[in-house]
Amino acid sequence: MTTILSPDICVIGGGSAGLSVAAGAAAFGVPVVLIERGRMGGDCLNYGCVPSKALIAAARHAHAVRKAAEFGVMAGEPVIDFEKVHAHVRSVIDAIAPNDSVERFTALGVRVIEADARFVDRDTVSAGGFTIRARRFVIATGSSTVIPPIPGLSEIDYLTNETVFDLTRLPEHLVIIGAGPVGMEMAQAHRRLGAKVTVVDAGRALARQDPELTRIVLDRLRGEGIEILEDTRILAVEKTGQGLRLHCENRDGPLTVEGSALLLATGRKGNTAGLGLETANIAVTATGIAVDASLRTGNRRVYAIGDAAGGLQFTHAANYHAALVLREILFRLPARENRAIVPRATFTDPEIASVGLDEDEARKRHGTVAVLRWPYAENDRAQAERATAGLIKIVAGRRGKILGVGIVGAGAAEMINMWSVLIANGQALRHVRSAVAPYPTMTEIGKRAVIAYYAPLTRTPFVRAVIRLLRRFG
Ligand SMILES: Cc1cc2nc3c(=O)[nH]c(=O)nc-3n(C[C@H](O)[C@H](O)[C@H](O)COP(=O)(O)OP(=O)(O)OC[C@H]3O[C@@H](n4cnc5c(N)ncnc54)[C@H](O)[C@@H]3O)c2cc1C
Ligand SMILES: NC(=O)c1ccc[n+]([C@@H]2O[C@H](COP(=O)([O-])OP(=O)(O)OC[C@H]3O[C@@H](n4cnc5c(N)ncnc54)[C@H](O)[C@@H]3O)[C@@H](O)[C@H]2O)c1
Repeated sequence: MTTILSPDICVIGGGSAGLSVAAGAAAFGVPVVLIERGRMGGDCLNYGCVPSKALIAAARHAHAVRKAAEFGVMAGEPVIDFEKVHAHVRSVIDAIAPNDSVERFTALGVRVIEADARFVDRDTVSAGGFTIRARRFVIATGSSTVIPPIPGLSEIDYLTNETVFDLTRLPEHLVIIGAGPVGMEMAQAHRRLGAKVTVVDAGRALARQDPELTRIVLDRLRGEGIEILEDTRILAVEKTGQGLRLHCENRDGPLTVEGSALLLATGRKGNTAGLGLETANIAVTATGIAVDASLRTGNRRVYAIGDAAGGLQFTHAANYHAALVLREILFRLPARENRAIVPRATFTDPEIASVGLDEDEARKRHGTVAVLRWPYAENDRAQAERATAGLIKIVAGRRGKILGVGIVGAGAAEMINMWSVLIANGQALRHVRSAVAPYPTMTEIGKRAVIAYYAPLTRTPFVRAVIRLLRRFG
């Protein structure tokens, strides 16, 4: 016997995207059903942002102990108790989990079904003995690691983001395939906690970010002892007595990489299998569910958001998508995704963060642009903290309109926030010039870069003539 439910909105997936839609709809008193087959909170809480940032925090403490002598504080090599590091990561997840729990969402007024969902026709979803006929459906099923077709891989007990945070013993030598944000964040965290780490990528490391910024991060990572092999093809992988061996080739010829554990950080693909999407007339692309700019699928009743839509794969992008579809569903207001206002951040040390267009994109779209830079080394606070590696790079168009900003350096992900606000509101360099930044903070690098934009004004004959004229009045 199945129970038929007819809510206004049926959300499939209880990760960042789905939970935001459900909580938002419930706040307006709209009947909403949320279906989750695994852990509430999805990847971000259980297998992504939260455990990775908790591990990175532990690693930062280990690094700070090693670096303490530079400040005159003598500590020596830290002793890492990896079981306790693991317990710390778990306890951070446990502290946040109640916010995403079935109990909390039920109390908010959301009907939560803990089951696997699938479409049985264009307008109906079936899950755990329920038949749901909703006015609108929102698919928020997230993404999973792409498993590359490398010969021998199926014989190896490889790790992914779903298993790496379960380790209670530090791998002696962690080999990571994929030098994107996941690979690089995990590489640095494990290295700082005492593992040997080798990263292999078929292309360039951190390829989605401006190379001028990533160079600074890659120099640091290599300086900390991480081996990063770029433009290296992996031909096969085999099991060895101690772990595994990768057979690779690059421009220098064939090479092998040996390690004790293998982590795949090879990119993400939207979770679409088993959802019955063909039945519901919903198309799938190579990266996820096909959507238009308002995040609608080919079936007008159905939206796809967050990682499942295969575009921007960040928790804050998932939350942004949720707000857009709620606007359309609840208020019938048109909503269009604007990727230019969504910041991107990678939490290596130094961090890289950016928003809007990078220099290349800005030149292609706007022709002549101004590019402003200011180094951390010229910032007093960065000097005090001995965090002088990094820079801000601002790209501005006509009348100083801010088109894009990239920051590499300490606190970059926090600092990008201000620029996100400016870009989302179409603001210009003069809005930064007229603001006052507290001293001494690293945020000042932005203001200094902007002042550099106006510096040529001080040398123009007209401005100097005006000053001379005004002088005459006393
Ligand atoms: C290691 C790592 C670190 C990351 N760090 C960051 C970071 O620092 N900052 C950041 O912004 N982003 C980060 N991300 C990305 C971020 O985790 C994702 O963008 C975000 O979790 C996407 O949210 P979502 O709701 O779309 O998907 P998910 O969080 O994956 O949620 C999808 C949910 O749908 C459920 N589901 C799937 N299919 C079905 C079905 N058929 N029926 C019912 N339920 C289903 C799943 O069980 C899952 O709980 C990181 C990712 C990884 C892997
Ligand atoms: N700080 C953050 O906000 C954060 C952190 C982690 C992840 N994320 C999100 O997760 C997404 C996925 O990150 P990711 O690092 O898994 O993916 P990615 O697509 O950014 O990088 C994957 C890398 O793996 C390489 N690769 C793939 N197959 C390979 C093979 N067979 N051999 C060698 N190299 C191979 C690719 O060349 C690429 O450089 C990111 O785009 C980001 O949106 C965000």
